[in-house]
Amino acid sequence: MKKIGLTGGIGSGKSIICNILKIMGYPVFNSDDQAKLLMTTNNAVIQQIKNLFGEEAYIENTLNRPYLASKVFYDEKLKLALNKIVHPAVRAAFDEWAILQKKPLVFNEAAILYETGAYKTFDYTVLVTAPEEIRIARVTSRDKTTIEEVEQRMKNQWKDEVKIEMASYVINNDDTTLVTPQVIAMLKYFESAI
Ligand SMILES: CC(C)(COP(=O)(O)OP(=O)(O)OC[C@H]1O[C@@H](n2cnc3c(N)ncnc32)[C@H](O)[C@@H]1O)[C@@H](O)C(=O)NCCC(=O)NCCS
Ligand SMILES: Nc1ncnc2c1ncn2[C@@H]1O[C@H](COP(=O)(O)OP(=O)(O)OP(=O)(O)O)[C@@H](O)[C@H]1O
Repeated sequence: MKKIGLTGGIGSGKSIICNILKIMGYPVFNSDDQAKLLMTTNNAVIQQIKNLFGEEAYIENTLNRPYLASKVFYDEKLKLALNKIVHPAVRAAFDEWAILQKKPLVFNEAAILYETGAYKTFDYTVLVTAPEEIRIARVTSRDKTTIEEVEQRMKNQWKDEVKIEMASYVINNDDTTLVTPQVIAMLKYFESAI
């Protein structure tokens, strides 16, 4: 089995590509969803987050996401400390999940992969790209968020130019090229490499 990390900056279209993969029958693990789950269900993770951010990190057992966002995306040290709590637990969950999969290719969707060094633990990586102005427009129309908030998150992620050099395969989701044929070509590429 080959493990493929699928990443891309905020609003690049990772979820859309992963939905296509799922419809085609490929197993996809969503690291972001798993992080959200662990941050409200795993007692060791919850305690470490409270130690780092104080009791305000949770409101009635629900993660205080705006509070955490207002801290981690403006403070590199806090972001790294949060990543250090959450990412190993997410990775352990992925490894347990991957063991149960029967297909030769499995995907792990993650917003950050190169930035954390986690890309080294995958057989291949796929990068979804789109120009920053398109990504900002997508996210501000999808979420209740401001241009400044999206830009702040982008500052916490590497630029596409850097990540392209590190990717095994790049999918361009800039609204001018159809993505499904690119997904099919990507699968062919990896399947022929097995
Ligand atoms: C700080 C938190 C609570 C803010 O929650 P919020 O609901 O506002 O944002 P959400 O989780 O939906 O993330 C939106 C986007 O922000 C970006 N982002 C999230 N976490 C990170 C991070 N650690 N580093 C860089 N960018 C990030 C991604 O592009 C992501 O798609 C949340 O992002 C979080 O828990 N982050 C740490 C866990 C993590 O690293 N998740 C992403 C990959 S596993
Ligand atoms: N090619 C496209 N054409 C039009 N809309 C698109 C396209 N790709 C993505 N979108 C829209 O842009 C938004 C962002 O896409 P998506 O949620 O897949 O990105 P993501 O990389 O998973 O983002 P995030 O990191 O914020 O979770 C969504 O509302 C999606 O429907």
